[in-house]
Amino acid sequence: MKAIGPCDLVLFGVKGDLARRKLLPALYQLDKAGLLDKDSRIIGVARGDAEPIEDTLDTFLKEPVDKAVLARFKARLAHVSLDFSDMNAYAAIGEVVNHDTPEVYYFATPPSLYGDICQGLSGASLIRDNSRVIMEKPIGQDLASSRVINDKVDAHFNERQIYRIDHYLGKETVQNLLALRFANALFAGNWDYSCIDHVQITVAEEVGIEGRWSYFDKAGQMRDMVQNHLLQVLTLIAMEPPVSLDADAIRDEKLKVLRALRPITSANVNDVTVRGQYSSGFLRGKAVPGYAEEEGAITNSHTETFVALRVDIDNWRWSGVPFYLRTGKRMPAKCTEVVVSFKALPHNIFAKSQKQLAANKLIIRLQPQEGVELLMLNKVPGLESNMRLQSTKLDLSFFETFKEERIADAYERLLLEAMVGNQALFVRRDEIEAAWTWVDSIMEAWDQSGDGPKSYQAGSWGPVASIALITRDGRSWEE
Ligand SMILES: NC(=O)C1=CN([C@@H]2O[C@H](COP(=O)(O)OP(=O)(O)OC[C@H]3O[C@@H](n4cnc5c(N)ncnc54)[C@H](OP(=O)(O)O)[C@@H]3O)[C@@H](O)[C@H]2O)C=CC1
Ligand SMILES: O=C1O[C@H](COP(=O)(O)O)[C@@H](O)[C@H](O)[C@H]1O
Repeated sequence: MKAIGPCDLVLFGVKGDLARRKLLPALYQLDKAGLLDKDSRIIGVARGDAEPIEDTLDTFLKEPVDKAVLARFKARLAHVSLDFSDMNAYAAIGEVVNHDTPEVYYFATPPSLYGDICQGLSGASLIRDNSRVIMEKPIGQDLASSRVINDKVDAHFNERQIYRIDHYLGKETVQNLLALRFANALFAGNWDYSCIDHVQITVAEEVGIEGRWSYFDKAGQMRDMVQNHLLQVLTLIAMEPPVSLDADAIRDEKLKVLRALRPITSANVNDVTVRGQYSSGFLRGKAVPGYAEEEGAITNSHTETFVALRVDIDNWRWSGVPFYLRTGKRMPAKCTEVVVSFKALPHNIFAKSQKQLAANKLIIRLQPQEGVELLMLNKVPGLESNMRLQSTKLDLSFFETFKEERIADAYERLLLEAMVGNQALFVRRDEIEAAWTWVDSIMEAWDQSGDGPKSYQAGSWGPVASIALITRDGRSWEE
């Protein structure tokens, strides 16, 4: 990683869940790695006084705090107490920032406040040509509301200054999808309808909604996970080779995939989508409540906590190759993976001993136990005249292979890239809008169908209907 020049990172919502759990620990790690300039500062903005950084790091850092790093880190911190809706109060930020260095504003707040914050900053003359803004997802509830929020931000910052976060793009293994596809000749010629039967993308979470009912019940798993993280992973798997690693070269190709997604409407929604909501159950032997019994819950919520989809991409490369997506909360295990299943060979010369040849599969484990596996058939050693074949695994564990390297958290990478000024790992406005256009159509079809989500027990792999969704096509989910 390259070092960066000095900047002021102004963190709106510094006392919130995301800032405490992810952003402050990530900034500490960047400082520890010597990647923050000695003059860079971190200015937290929130209502009321600052919280002691020691408490936050003790709670959320996944390793003991290093005293020397902590002392250096603390010296960078400043706090401004401010209500974001008070337009006259923003001058207080101007008194703290260093006017000789660029500012990176991080909006770790509900998106409904982004417009106010921009207006406040602008009113206090705190937006300059070299200022940048990082915005959290999900931006809006649908295409129309995302446009309203983006317009408000665009009124003060141009697209080159805007960094829309999708933290999946900062994960090492998600970035590795580019390396896997575009640095290895092995896959370059095989990556299309002629060799691939189908692709599965699973993002299973063990957690429930973690006290975030008021946010989650308005969002649901479709807006919280599919509209952003799953579609971003899908674009990286499906896109054409970009001409370079430049931000727009990559984003142009991702956009083409989003625009080629076959619309899901009332006509096909029941065939290609399943939504579910968890009821009480057991996870790792412990009883857990259902969605309707979570803290802050209202009864009769129709919000989905599970989604399974069959997605078709209407372009040359992926003609006839379905992508099966599923994501849910309170699944039996945390597991994010992509499975690429290759087609059967045209003729089986081993038919005497092996009626059917198991498909080759490329399994890309995004988290946890990050790595890549290739399932292929090999001969079982032995003197029998009929060869026995067995599906065997080439298993590359990142942990084992890159023992010396620490796997950085996604937010470390993304904060660094925003400070450096590289937008490649951030989402452009047209991508967000293409994703919303596709998702809106599904949500509308769900609303029109009058059905609610199907129930599934916490600790299971989702409603039975999600199994039917894929078995109808003669395939099954990877477990
Ligand atoms: N938490 C997570 O895991 C993830 C969050 N995100 C996104 O990150 C953003 C922040 O989420 P999260 O941290 O969970 O939310 P929180 O509600 O925990 O934090 C938001 C912070 O904003 C502050 N705030 C709200 N209104 C005002 C105001 N008028 N003036 C001053 N401060 C205000 C709140 O302060 P107060 O307590 O005083 O109200 C709170 O500290 C959201 O956009 C979310 O979608 C994205 C991915 C994951
Ligand atoms: O953005 C979000 O992501 C998390 C899952 O992230 P991961 O890095 O742990 O896979 C999800 O739990 C949360 O609801 C959502 O807002």
